[in-house]
Amino acid sequence: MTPIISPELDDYIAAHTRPRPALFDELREVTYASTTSPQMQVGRVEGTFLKTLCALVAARRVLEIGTFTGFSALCMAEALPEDGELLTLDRDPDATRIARSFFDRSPHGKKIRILLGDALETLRALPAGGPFDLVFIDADKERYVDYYEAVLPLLRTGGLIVGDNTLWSGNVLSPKDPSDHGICRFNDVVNADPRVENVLLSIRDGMMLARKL
Ligand SMILES: C[S@@+](CC[C@H](N)C(=O)[O-])C[C@H]1O[C@@H](n2cnc3c(N)ncnc32)[C@H](O)[C@@H]1O
Repeated sequence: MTPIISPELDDYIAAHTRPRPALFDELREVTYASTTSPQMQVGRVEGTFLKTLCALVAARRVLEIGTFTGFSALCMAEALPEDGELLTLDRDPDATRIARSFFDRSPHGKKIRILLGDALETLRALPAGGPFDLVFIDADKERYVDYYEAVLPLLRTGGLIVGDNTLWSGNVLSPKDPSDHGICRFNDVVNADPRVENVLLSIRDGMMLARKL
């Protein structure tokens, strides 16, 4: 991932963001030691921002598409009440095994349920429950619009959809491959959608926030 801002400013931002508990350093180390694309992990600044967003919308139910090794899920779970619930979807049994092992060591892990399988299929068969307060989309970029359309009806009014990697290392300016086009399509669809109010933020690799009206 090409940094959007200078490494020096990135360090400054990290130094002025509340540190994560030590368990997250370990999760980072394990992810870098045992997966082939560890940079997929959101990292501690974005993770802390996601936690803040969950707190701001007083989230009780959160849906995540793209668990990987669980960093973002565990950050968001911290903001949920004791009886809150976070459903997280992924098709990778190895990455989610790591995620589960860290959830089991956190006081917030019991709020998290991993649903293993193709995310669109899982979405179509989601167990009944109340509407979601926040949905974090962070899986295959080609299908962001499909995920968006599938989750918007499941979101409460005033709830947030957060799309990750929405600057896609700057590739949105000259899209070439299917992932580039998937992100561009997502940004265009959200930006033209009268059902939401949106803002595209240059945090890390870009975050699109869409609040349901
Ligand atoms: C960018 S990573 C998620 C990072 C995670 N949010 C974190 O902070 O650690 C994307 C994840 O989406 C999953 N994924 C990609 N396509 C998928 C699909 N069609 N169905 C389910 N999961 C998928 C991958 O297995 C991968 O673990």
